Amino acid sequence: MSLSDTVRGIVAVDEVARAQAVEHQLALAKPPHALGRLEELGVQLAAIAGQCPPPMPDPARIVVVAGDHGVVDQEVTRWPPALSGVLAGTVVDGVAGVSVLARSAGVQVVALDAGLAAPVPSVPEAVIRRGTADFTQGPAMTRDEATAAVELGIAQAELAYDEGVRCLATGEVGIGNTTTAAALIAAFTGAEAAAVAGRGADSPPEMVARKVDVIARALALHAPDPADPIGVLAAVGGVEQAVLTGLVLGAARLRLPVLLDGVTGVAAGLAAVALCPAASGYLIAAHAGAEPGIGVGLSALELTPVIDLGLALGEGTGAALAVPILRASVAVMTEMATLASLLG
Ligand SMILES: Cc1cc2ncn([C@H]3O[C@H](COP(=O)(O)O)[C@@H](O)[C@H]3O)c2cc1C
Ligand SMILES: O=C(O)c1cccnc1
Repeated sequence: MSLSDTVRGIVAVDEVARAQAVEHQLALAKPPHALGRLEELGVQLAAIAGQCPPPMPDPARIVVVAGDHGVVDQEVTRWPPALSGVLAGTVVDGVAGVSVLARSAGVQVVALDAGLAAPVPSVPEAVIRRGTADFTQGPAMTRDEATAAVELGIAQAELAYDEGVRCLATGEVGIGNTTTAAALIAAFTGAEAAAVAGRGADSPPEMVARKVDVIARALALHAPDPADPIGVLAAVGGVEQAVLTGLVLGAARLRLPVLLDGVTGVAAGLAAVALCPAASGYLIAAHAGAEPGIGVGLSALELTPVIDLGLALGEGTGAALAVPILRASVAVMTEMATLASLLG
C-alpha cells in the first residue's frame, strides 16, 4: 500500500477497549495499580487491538534493516563502514546479539539490506540506494528515495501481518547510524545537537564532540522542516530510519503494536508520528538505553520505556527483551482471578 493510503488507513487506538481494560485491571485480585507499568501495557495493548483482554502479541518479529551512511566521511564512528554488511550477515546467521536475545525470547528476526554500500550474498535485499550521501555536503537521499524507503517498510509490515505476525519491532545495523538517528531526533524535536549526540558504538569524547558539530552543521545547512517529514528523512536521515518509519506506519494501519528499539527506532517513531499523529497510540518504547537521543525522542513522543538495562547495542536487542514483558501483561489480563470471584 502507498504511503498516502497507509496514512489515510490509520485509525486512532480504541478508547472504548482502553476504558474496559482500565476497569478490568481494577477488578483483578490485587490492590489497584499494584502491577504498575504491566497494567498500563496491558491497557495499551487492549486499546491497540480494540479488544479486552487483548490477544497475545505473538508471533512477534524484529525487522533488522541494514544501511550505510555517507556521513561516516566526517569521522563520526570508530568502526569501518564495511562492518555494516558483516553485521547484517551475522543477523542472518543467527549469531548477532539480537539473534541470541530474540531466540531466548521466542521472537522472530528478519534482516533486510535496504541500503548497504555493497551487497552481502546471504542478506535478502530490497535496495533503495547503496549508501546515503554525506549530509554535511547535501541531502542524504532524494525525496523519492525517502518515500520509496518508507513504502518498503510498509510492505514489510504487510508481509509480516500476512505471515501471521501480531507484534512488530524495529531493528537496524549500519555503521554511523547513531549520527543520522540523532540528527533526525534533533530535527523532529527541535533539540540541540549537543542534547542528542551520544557515544554510539563506543565513540571517544572527541568523536562525540565531532558528532555534535556534524549534526549542528547539517541542521544549519538543510533547515529541515518537521512539518515535512519526508523532507527531513531525505535531508538528514538514513535508509534504515526511513524504512522503519514505514514499518511503524504499516503496523499502525494493521492495528499491531510496534516496539521502537534504540535511537534509530525512536527516530523512526518520531517520523511516523509526524506523518500521521494517529499512529502514536500503537508505539511502545522498548528500552531506555544509553544514547541521549532516546530520552529526548521518547519525551517528545510521551512514551515510557518498558525496560532500562543500559543497553547500547541497537540491532533490536531491547525489543527482543521487552516482548516477554508484553506477553506477561496480557497473561495477567487473561488469566488472573477477579476480586469479586474471590470474595463471592
Ligand atoms: C561489533 C558491533 C556490533 C554492532 N551491532 C550493532 N551495532 C550498532 O552500532 C552501529 C552504530 O554505531 P555508530 O554510529 O557509533 O557507528 C550500528 O551498526 C548499530 O547497529 C554494532 C556496532 C559494532 C561495532
Ligand atoms: O541505542 C542504540 O540504538 C545504539 C547504541 C549504540 C550503537 N547503536 C545503536
